[in-house]
Amino acid sequence: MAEDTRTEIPVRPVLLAALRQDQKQNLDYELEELENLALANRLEPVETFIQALDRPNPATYFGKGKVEELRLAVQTYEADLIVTNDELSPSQIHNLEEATQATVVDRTGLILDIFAQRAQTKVAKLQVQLARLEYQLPRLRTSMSVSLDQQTGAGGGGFTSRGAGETKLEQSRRRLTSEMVSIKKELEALQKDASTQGKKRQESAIPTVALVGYTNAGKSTLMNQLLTRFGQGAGSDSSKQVFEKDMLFATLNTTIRQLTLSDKSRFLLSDTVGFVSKLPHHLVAAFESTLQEAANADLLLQVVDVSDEHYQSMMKTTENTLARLGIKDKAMITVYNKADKADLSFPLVDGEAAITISARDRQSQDELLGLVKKALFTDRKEVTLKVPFADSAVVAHLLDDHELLSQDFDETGTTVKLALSPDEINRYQKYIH
Ligand SMILES: Nc1nc2c(ncn2[C@@H]2O[C@H](COP(=O)(O)OP(=O)(O)OP(=O)(O)O)[C@@H](O)[C@H]2O)c(=O)[nH]1
Ligand SMILES: [Mg+2]
Repeated sequence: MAEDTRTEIPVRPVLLAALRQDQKQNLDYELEELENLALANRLEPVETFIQALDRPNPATYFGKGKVEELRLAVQTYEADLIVTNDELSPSQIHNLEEATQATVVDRTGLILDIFAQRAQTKVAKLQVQLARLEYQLPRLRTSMSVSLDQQTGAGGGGFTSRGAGETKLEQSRRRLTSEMVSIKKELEALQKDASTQGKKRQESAIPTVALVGYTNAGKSTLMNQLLTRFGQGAGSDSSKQVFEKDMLFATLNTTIRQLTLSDKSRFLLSDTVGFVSKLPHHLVAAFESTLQEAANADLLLQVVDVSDEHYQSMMKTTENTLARLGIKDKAMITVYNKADKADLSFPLVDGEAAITISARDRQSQDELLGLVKKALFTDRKEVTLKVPFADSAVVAHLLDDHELLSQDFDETGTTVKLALSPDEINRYQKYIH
């Protein structure tokens, strides 16, 4: 398989090609996304070809006329790469490559390449490699079939070590499969540690909030802003910040941090990989454990870049991706971000589950946190507890993460007013007045 040679070349002209199969399809959005994916791979789209066809041509995906146009454009632009909007079958890729004399890559291939470049942590690297191998496995035929035909034509290669009837293709398949098995093992071992941490967190009963949404929406920016103000060692330690940048898939690994608000209420906030439409299913599968943070969260914050004209399609993409991950019926606040860029007024709260903000605006952050608190701690009730001095440790413990609403003493003990959850009310029943 060709390694990442493509990514080392700074800018390379490419042709984009798409089929319009359905009038309802938002092809504009899909093509803008494809263009961004290409740019993120340092490819420069020079022309886009669209063909309206009810169903793809079984042999070459595009119809004859469009294939000819592509062939000519390959020569005109001296482009040797065609990026297709959808996944083609291995034989379609092969035939189209033959007809146009260019390499054909699809959207999935682009996404996998970007992920491969961005992966930093060991887990992310292994996850991406696994997804790439799974993607390559059924496509081996494309590059192998040529040499395979030549081989049989020449009466076989003559490798005596080769098993009876085992072709080069089968050997490659076997190599990929065994590599996949060993990556899976390594990942399982690494993730065992992570899941014990997850369990610990669940036991600690601190509610969790997960940032989700389309790539580049501003999830990491929001996380950093909140960390600076409410993270552990807030304002001092910039090394705890997560990576934010104006590019696709800046974040691949999941980061979880605890926030402690001024009223002492606490929750864990997680930032994770962003979504894109048609996120390759291999990638979703490979990142499933990373994305579990969202599945386990008590509350989702869907961050939306409201300054992008396609923001509604992006929201749909996020919803579809969550559904694919089996995440549904979860409490969610929609955070329309980048209002400054969109020239909308902010902060603007719309009910209990929607807010328009600008991530770096303090007032926006406060309003958003107000909604988060309402969603997380809505079932808390104000109660008065009378705790004898002998049990004063209980009060100290409660004051760790509860705001003291009022306090009084007499000769028998302390009387405190706090807002407690139904669970806590149960637990501390004997002190409740
Ligand atoms: N104008 C403006 N830009 C913002 C705002 N929030 C984030 N950005 C910018 O948007 C870009 C992407 O921000 P990130 O926080 O990295 O986005 P993300 O959602 O974490 O992206 P992925 O990790 O790729 O999923 C950065 O250049 C940010 O500076 C905002 O409220 N207003
Ligand atoms: Mg990010």
